Amino acid sequence: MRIRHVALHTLDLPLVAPFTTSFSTQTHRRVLVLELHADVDGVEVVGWGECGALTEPVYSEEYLAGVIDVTTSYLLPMLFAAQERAPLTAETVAHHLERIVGHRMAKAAVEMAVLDAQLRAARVSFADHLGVTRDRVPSGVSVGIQDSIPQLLDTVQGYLDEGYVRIKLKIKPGWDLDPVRAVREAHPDVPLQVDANAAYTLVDANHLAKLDAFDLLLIEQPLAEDDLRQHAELATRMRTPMCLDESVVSATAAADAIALGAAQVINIKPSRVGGYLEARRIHDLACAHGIAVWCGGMLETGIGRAANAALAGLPGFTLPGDISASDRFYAEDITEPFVIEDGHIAIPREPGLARVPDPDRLAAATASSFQVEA
Ligand SMILES: CSCC[C@@H](NC(=O)CCC(=O)O)C(=O)O
Ligand SMILES: [Mg+2]
Repeated sequence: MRIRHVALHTLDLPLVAPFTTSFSTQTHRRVLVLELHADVDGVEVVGWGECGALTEPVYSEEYLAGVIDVTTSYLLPMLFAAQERAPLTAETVAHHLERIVGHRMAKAAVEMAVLDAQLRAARVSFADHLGVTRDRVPSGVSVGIQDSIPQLLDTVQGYLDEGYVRIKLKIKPGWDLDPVRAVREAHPDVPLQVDANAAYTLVDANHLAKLDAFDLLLIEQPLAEDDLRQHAELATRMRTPMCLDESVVSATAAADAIALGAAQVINIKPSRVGGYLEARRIHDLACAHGIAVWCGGMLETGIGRAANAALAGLPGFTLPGDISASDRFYAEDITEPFVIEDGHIAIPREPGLARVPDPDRLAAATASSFQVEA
């Protein structure tokens, strides 16, 4: 493949409702979308990538403006130079970029666009490329912190009415035992889990252990991203399986977490780990250790949602992921929307791994856009 040019579109998408976690309340999603124009064996093809980084560095250390800068200042120039030496493939992108430390979400978006272009040119779907045989995946939903427990119960009921098969509740100190108890009492049999986004410390261990009373599937990232040993200690203090999100930034980090007993379950987010190829490696590693994985979300548009649905079709993804319908967050997706049907999301089988954005919807959602020439 030879990249010709790459357009960087910053989209500003209003959320259908505020989304509150332990670290922020979002009413909009500003998201970077890459539109990569390449020549693959004489065929002009466009690949799409989406970056999971938030506007502010509050989920992880990456943030939108930083991603744009590192992508235009380093990542793309490095790939343009690499393709002068040998044809570029998705499988070599990480190697070409490894001199740049970190910046995994930025790297993931670039690799995603290259992989999408490569698969489109080969007329292969990402699901077929992965060897996924399932045609749909179960759809879980992430429920933000609400203003009151009655409002939480109404919100949860609404999602259950839409068919979601698993409920994930955001928690934080002061909003944990009571809301979880209320949802469990209202829905004794619903698959239920919580996500703290690193809001607690080991001092809270005895308090968090009270969550064991609610038969949760898992507790996600209760402690800080760097607290692998502390998560292992907390795991000995709770019956609820320990799940990591922010801590698992690579297959190496996943191996350390598993070896330390810090994770009995792993939330795989391709953006967080540097791309879909690394995500596949983490899936394979976890499977080899008997560790369940599920696919997390970063409020993706249909571009990334398509790729996540295909990834979640792999056999080790045995727990419902945060792969909700497009209208969970967006009144109108920039792509053909994903809809929940009988509690599931269909795995796309069109060529490529991204779902192509509608040009008019992309333009309407674009706050700023510029192009980088090879
Ligand atoms: C802005 S919060 C994004 C990170 C969060 N993501 C979700 O809760 C799922 C969001 C989604 O369904 O895309 C997580 O920590 O798992
Ligand atoms: Mg999480």
